[in-house]
Amino acid sequence: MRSVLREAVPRDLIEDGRQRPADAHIIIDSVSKIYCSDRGEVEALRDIRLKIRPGAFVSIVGPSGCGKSTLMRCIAGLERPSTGGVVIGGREIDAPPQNLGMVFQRDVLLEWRTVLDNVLLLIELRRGHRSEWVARARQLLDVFGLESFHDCYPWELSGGMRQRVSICRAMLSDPDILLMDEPFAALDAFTRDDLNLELQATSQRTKATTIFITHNISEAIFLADQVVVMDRRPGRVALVIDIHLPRPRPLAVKESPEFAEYGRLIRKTFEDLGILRRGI
Ligand SMILES: Nc1ncnc2c1ncn2[C@@H]1O[C@H](COP(=O)(O)OP(=O)(O)OP(=O)(O)O)[C@@H](O)[C@H]1O
Repeated sequence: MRSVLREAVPRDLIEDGRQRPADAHIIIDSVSKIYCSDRGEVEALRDIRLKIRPGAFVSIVGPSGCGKSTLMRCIAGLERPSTGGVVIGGREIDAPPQNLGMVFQRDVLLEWRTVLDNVLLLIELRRGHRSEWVARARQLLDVFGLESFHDCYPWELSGGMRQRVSICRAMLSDPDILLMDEPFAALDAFTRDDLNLELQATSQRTKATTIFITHNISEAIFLADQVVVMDRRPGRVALVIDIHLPRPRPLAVKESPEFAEYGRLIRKTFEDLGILRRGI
């Protein structure tokens, strides 16, 4: 297995000089998770070890039920590992850290609040001063193409627009760490491509350390500095692969031989694990 720390600093960090603080450095230290329920024990994760450097964009791909969301919840401090631990910025996580934003597969917007008020929700929950955040919230919505929708309600938006609002909400306080659990799974291919481009651009600007879960191998490669391939339950890391495609990446990069080679390697790993059927 190759280390996710192999490259010292990604290219784009060098170029514009901005770097996330060591607070965004994530160590997943031998994390295992066993759920106990009335129906018995479920071993969801076994001995996961990963080191994710500040500013990295890491995609996690794996079959349904291999523990991706469980791992995400452990990193977010929403779930305690059965053994091992998650260390962020040198501190073991036992509750959600302040400097973290999350985006889920379902957008969890509040239907009775406007788009702008949804983006400002967490600031209000943290008893921050709303007025200090309104300008930034509006600016973020504009960046994500929602300039005409600040005062609309979620039910007036398409699925892609709703997910853009969720991303703006997670990014409002400029988190050091962004966790995204299959955020685009429910979207059509065109909207997904659009959001992949927007996410790439934003992530290059903010340099948040990002962990992105997806079932989609092509999306995983397109977005990531590293792709983590997981084996089925109990979830284990089967492969970590560094993606050396230059940024910014246009959608056409998916047609390049290098991109195809990364795809082949990941698919072969899944075939060797018996998760994907071998092509004929
Ligand atoms: N709270 C829970 N109690 C008991 N078992 C659970 C709980 N949460 C998850 N599991 C089990 O742990 C395993 C991993 O679930 P998890 O949701 O983390 O997988 P996943 O890879 O995210 O799946 P998917 O891709 O389908 O969303 C599954 O077998 C699931 O049934």
